[in-house]
Amino acid sequence: MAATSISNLLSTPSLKKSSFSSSSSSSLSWRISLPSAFTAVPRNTRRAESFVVMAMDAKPTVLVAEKLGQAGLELLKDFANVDCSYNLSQEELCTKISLCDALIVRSGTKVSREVFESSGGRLKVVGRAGVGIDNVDLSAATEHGCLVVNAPTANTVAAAEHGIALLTAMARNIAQADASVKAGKWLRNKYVGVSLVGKTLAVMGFGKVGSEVARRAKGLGMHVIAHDPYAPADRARAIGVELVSFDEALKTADFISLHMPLTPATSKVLNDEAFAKMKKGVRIVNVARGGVIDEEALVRALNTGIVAQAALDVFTVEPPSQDSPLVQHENVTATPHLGASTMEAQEGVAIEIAEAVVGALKGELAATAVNAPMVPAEVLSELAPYVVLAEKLGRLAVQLVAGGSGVKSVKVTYASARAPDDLDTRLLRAMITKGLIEPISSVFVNLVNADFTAKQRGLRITEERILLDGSPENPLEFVQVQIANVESKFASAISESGEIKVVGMVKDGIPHLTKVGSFEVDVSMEGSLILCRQVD
Ligand SMILES: NC(=O)C1=CN([C@@H]2O[C@H](COP(=O)(O)OP(=O)(O)OC[C@H]3O[C@@H](n4cnc5c(N)ncnc54)[C@H](O)[C@@H]3O)[C@@H](O)[C@H]2O)C=CC1
Ligand SMILES: O=C(O)C(=O)COP(=O)(O)O
Repeated sequence: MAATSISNLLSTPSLKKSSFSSSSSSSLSWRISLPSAFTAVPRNTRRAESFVVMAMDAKPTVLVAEKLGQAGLELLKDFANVDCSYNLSQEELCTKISLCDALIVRSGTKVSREVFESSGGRLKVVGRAGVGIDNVDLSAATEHGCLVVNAPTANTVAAAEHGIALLTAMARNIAQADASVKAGKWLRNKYVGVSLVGKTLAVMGFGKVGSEVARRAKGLGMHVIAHDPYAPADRARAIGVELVSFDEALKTADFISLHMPLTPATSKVLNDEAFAKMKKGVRIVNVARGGVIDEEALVRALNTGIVAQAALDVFTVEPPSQDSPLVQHENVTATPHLGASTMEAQEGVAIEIAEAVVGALKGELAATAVNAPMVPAEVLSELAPYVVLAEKLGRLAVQLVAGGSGVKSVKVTYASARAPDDLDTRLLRAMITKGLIEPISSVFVNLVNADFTAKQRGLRITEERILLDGSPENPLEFVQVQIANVESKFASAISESGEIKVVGMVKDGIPHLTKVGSFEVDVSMEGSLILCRQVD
């Protein structure tokens, strides 16, 4: 798991210690608070309460809301208080969540906006012990600065194997024949199946699961095509799979296997219009999400024989109602969302998610973050001192602002000898945003919600690069933060072009302030700082 510890990137209010302070100002001197990377004030009662909870009990609390493998639970218990409470109603979840720093779920728990709102800012991370994150309200998570991580790899093979199991079982009527034998019947003519060899399988969604299904289906002698607008052609070529358009896939397939995520774009992609384009007698497997199929349209297509059979592991509403015409259809084979349910996959998923959640609670950036930029560990560690500098420059700049015109437009300039695509500035921008917003508002800002919060406050942050000559040994030479159209409490901070301007650089791993307005300075940005103008 690639993760590096730069704790303030993901800090949320309940882990913060108090340190921000403002003091009276004059036009000549102004005391600036430059908190360390870990500090800021709990600013409202709710946050103050959660701060107290953390202070009394340093161990974070993780709520595990669905069954998780033992190895994952052990990992969590080494670091946190673990509350395993299954089958909670939404109301119970909302009540419990205000006492939890992390929540771990599978596909059976809806992590709605209400859950984030009920957490009172304490919830720092939601871990999805699996792939699909359609049961988590990602916008709400982001707005609340709550990191969402998933476990994207450990159940790939299990899901692919279940897809193949459904494909073969469907083609040979295994489930129906088994039920009839158990009912005392011996219907050898009724359950004549169809062969797979030489048939065309269309894999819809050629990601991790889709490509493993394709690989296995080729081993069964099938001709495999795939539709995925975002899949790299060389990956398909390497497996011997042809990438085709959506319509082409529908038109030519004898079997269709669904492996795309449920998103607004994939919701009900198999609808009446799509079924009308399919070969009569097509067979469909779905181990992705029920919502990618219009289930009423599928029943119609089964009744008219366009679709000969369907094998479904997932449903729009889970569990589906007992009298669902889809589940009860004689040509449908159904399993209760078992794609990821092998001993091996569940153990792997539990470890993968426990590591990601513990890492996030320690302030690390997990490689499996779903709603925050994923930055490689080596880049993170190289940028670490610049991340601290960025936040401090933002804090300094905004504390110099006076007057009623507000902070609306901020320009950040990065001077570097690195090629533009060799310097990831997302972390720096997020930390400058944190520095700019936290001292003047009651919201907390972290890497997850920085862009959202800036946008919501109407703060426009533009970035500019100055490409320097010379050896690109350090990622950055200097960073400049410029606030436009404002007056300053410290008149000397206004540059010749009329903006508040502060510049900083990293020297021997320590952030330094090197320019205020048009004045060159060289001050280590540690502890408190008093700016005063002096006639020498
Ligand atoms: N039944 C079960 O227990 C399990 C179900 N799943 C489901 O399977 C899905 C796929 O899982 P992975 O392969 O691990 O994810 P993945 O992210 O590796 O692959 C998804 C693929 O779908 C493609 N895609 C996105 N929009 C598409 C569209 N409109 N048309 C065609 N392709 C599109 C993406 O480009 C990507 O290549 C998950 O999102 C999850 O919902 C995954 C594991 C277990
Ligand atoms: O990983 C996924 O997307 C799955 O659908 C598996 O769901 P589950 O964790 O078994 O509820």
